[in-house]
Formats: sequence, structure tokens, C-alpha cells
Amino acid sequence: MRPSPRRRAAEILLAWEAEGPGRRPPLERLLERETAGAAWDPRDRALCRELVLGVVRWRSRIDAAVDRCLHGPARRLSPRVRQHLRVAAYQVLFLDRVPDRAAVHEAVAAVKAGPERRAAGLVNAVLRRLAREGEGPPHAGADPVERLARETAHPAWMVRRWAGRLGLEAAAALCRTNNTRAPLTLRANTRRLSRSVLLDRLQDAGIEAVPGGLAPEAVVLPGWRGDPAEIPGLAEGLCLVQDEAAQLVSHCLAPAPGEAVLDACAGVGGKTTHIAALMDDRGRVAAADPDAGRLGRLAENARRLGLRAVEILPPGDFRRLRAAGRPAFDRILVDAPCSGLGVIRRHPDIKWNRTPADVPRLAALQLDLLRGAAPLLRPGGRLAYATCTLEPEETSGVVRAFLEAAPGWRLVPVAAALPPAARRFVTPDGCLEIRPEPGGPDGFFAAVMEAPA
Ligand SMILES: C[S@@+](CC[C@H](N)C(=O)[O-])C[C@H]1O[C@@H](n2cnc3c(N)ncnc32)[C@H](O)[C@@H]1O
Repeated sequence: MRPSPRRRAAEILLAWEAEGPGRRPPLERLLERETAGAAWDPRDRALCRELVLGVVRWRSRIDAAVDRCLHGPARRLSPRVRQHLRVAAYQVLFLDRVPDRAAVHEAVAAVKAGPERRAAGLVNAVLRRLAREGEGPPHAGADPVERLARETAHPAWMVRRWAGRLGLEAAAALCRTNNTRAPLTLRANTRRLSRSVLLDRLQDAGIEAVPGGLAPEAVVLPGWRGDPAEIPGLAEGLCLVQDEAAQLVSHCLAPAPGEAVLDACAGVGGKTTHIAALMDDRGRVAAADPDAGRLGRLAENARRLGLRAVEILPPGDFRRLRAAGRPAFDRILVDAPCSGLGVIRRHPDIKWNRTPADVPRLAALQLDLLRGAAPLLRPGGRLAYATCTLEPEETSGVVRAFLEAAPGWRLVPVAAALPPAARRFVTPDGCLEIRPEPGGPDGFFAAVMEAPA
């Protein structure tokens, strides 16, 4: 039977919220798993995705609006009913293309068909009132941070952090950008074809495609709303999905053909495969990660892209290589686990999964990983550090702490390795630091350090 995107969206949200903050599975993983299979129509899959991400993006505002129509906190509702209400409320409040009555009808029918059928009348009344009255007056509290947090559906601790560092106006711009749609960006597999040939192919297939403004391999699909798996050429390995900021990180590392490179936190290999392509697939790119599932996907990606220089190490922490007496690497990339506060636009679940304690905890792990990578580098080798966050503790703070305890090491300015258009994101001390802007790349940080010769 054809799955219902609205009902499945509510089920995905229910599964995501079953755990508390910090323990919830990444929403992207749930979405992939729950919308896989031939029974799904690509448009239904895209709608389910839109609903899940939209509800999570606007979660606190949706809840406030529902509570107002409920005359009481939504907490008294069963978790399943609450998710059906949220999915319908998102459509009523934020999705113009869906008629309100269709959204209300579907939610009421879904509740009627489930174990809490007695709540169907309440769901109907709440959603009809919401459709009639909208969200109601905006929050009028005195604290500007609280007001901004409510308006943009962010946790107050995050907004306070940004407002304290950047000022209220810049924090507001960042929060608003986080609620915009991120562009879908591809990286041309330059082992197979040039960016201009990829652009021609996409345009011939009737897809709006433009060259990215920052990375030389980047192609942006501004109007793409469907399932990325449907992009022509993706399955044949002509390109892969990767944000431009992430593409710039591999350029910062500046690997050369024939070198030995370690991608210490390789994940699914977005950067591993880029590094191999930048090396003309000559030399060796060893990929390490503790997560066996991600390494399995990396193997598929490398095969699809036709890259032979990629060598996938058995799952585990790369620091064990030291005891195994592996030969030294010319370059190492530590694309470390981080709070991800620079990629909220793509992963709105990060807003509700993170806690303030994550930032110092992750900063300590990042410093450990850098210190563990340093002995694996040859004298004069280069160590690149990257995170998709802009929190100073996880970016410049880690680099500073590393360099303070590493005599003879120096920071290598990344500008020379970057295309001219990307140099506006280089900080005075030579690191890459991108703050998300509407339509632009993700938030990212990268620094390159050189070992003493
Ligand atoms: C930011 S992601 C890497 C993304 C990847 N480089 C890419 O471009 O697709 C961080 C990775 O670090 C891995 N990781 C987590 N803990 C780690 C550890 N202690 N040592 C090494 N890697 C770790 C995670 O499994 C995750 O895949």
C-alpha cells in the first residue's frame, strides 16, 4: 500500500522524540530509513521530508500556537496525538501550498484510525481554531533574547550565546538564516567530468543548475525540491551532494598526487572522496571512523565515484594507528565531531538535541583528537582541523590550545589554497570561518597547522 506522507511524518517524529535531548537519533537517519523503498512515490517522500523537517524547525512556535488553541499545555496529549497536531499545524501555519482543510482532515482521520480515536474531536476543534485565528499575537516578553528565541524557534541558551558574542542584530540574522531552506549543492566528480559538462547535462535534463560561487567543483540546484537520489548522474557517480563550505575544507588541506593522507574522522567520505579526486586518485587516502555503518557507505561512495586511492581502515579510533606503527602521513584531516551549530539550516534537530554542556565536552574531545593525530604526521606534514560549528571553544579555542602545547608547530594561512571568491571567509590569523547566510554555504571552520620539519 502507498504510504501516507503525513502519517509517516508523525510516526518519524514520534520515534525521534522517544529519547531525551542528546540521545535522539539523527533525524536524517530516521528519514532515510522510514522513507526508503519502492512503495514510495518520490513526491510523497519529498512531502514527508518537508513535514518532518518543517515541524522540527518551527517546533517551539508550533507548540505555543497549539497550546493557545487548546486552552492548556499540549503536554496532556498523548505523544502520538501531539505529533499529528504538530504535522497539521505546520501545514496550516507555514505551508501555503497545502489547503488548511486537507491538513486538518488528514490529521483527524489519522487520529481516528489510531489507538487514541477519542481525541479526534479535540484535534478537529484545535486545528480548526488554528486555521481560523493563526498563531495569535507575538510574544511580548521584556527580554529581547527570549523574544528572538520564540520568534525564530531556537532554544534561549543558543540565542543568548550568539547575542553575547555577535550582538543581538547579528544573532537575529543567524537565527533567521537557520530557518531558511539550504541550497542543494553538488560536487562534480572531476575524475569523470568537468563542472561545465555536469552543468550542461543537468540543464539538458531540464534542471536549473548554476556554478557555485566559491568552490571550483560546486554546482547549485536552486529550484530542486525533490529527492536528491533522483538527480541525474548521481547514481552513476558523476557527482555527489556536498555543501560548498565542506568542499572548501578539502581545498584547505591541499593534498598533492602521490601523497599519503589520513582522513581521521571520515564518516561517509564526503571529504575523503574529494581529497582522492584532488590527488587525481594517485597516492593513498586512508579513511578511519569508529562507525562501521558510515564506513560501509563510504565504501559505496568511493566505488560509485570510481576512486581507487581510498583505503578504508577497519572501524575504530584512528589513534590506534600509532601503536600499529603505520608509516607517517603527509597530511591528516581531523573533521571532528562537533555541536553542528553551523548546519542547523539542514539539520534543525540539532537545535533541540544539543545542551549547553555539549560545547565544552566536544571541545575537549576535539583537542584530544588533534593531539592524537599529531604523532601520525611526518616532520613538516600538515594537519587540517575542521568543524561545522562557529562556537569559539570548538574552533579557534581548540587550535590555540593545541598550538600552545606543540612547540615548533605553526598555523598555515589557508587563503593561498582557496579560490579567490572564498578568501573573504579567511580570518586575520588565516583560518576559514563561514557564517551561514541565506542562500549561501553552511557554517564551517577550518585551520591548517604544520609540524616542525
Ligand atoms: C563531522 S563527522 C565527519 C564527516 C565526514 N568527514 C564527511 O565529510 O562526510 C565526524 C565523524 O567523526 C566520527 N567520530 C566520532 N568519534 C570519534 C572519535 N573518537 N574518533 C574519530 N572519529 C570519531 C563520527 O563517527 C563521524 O563520522
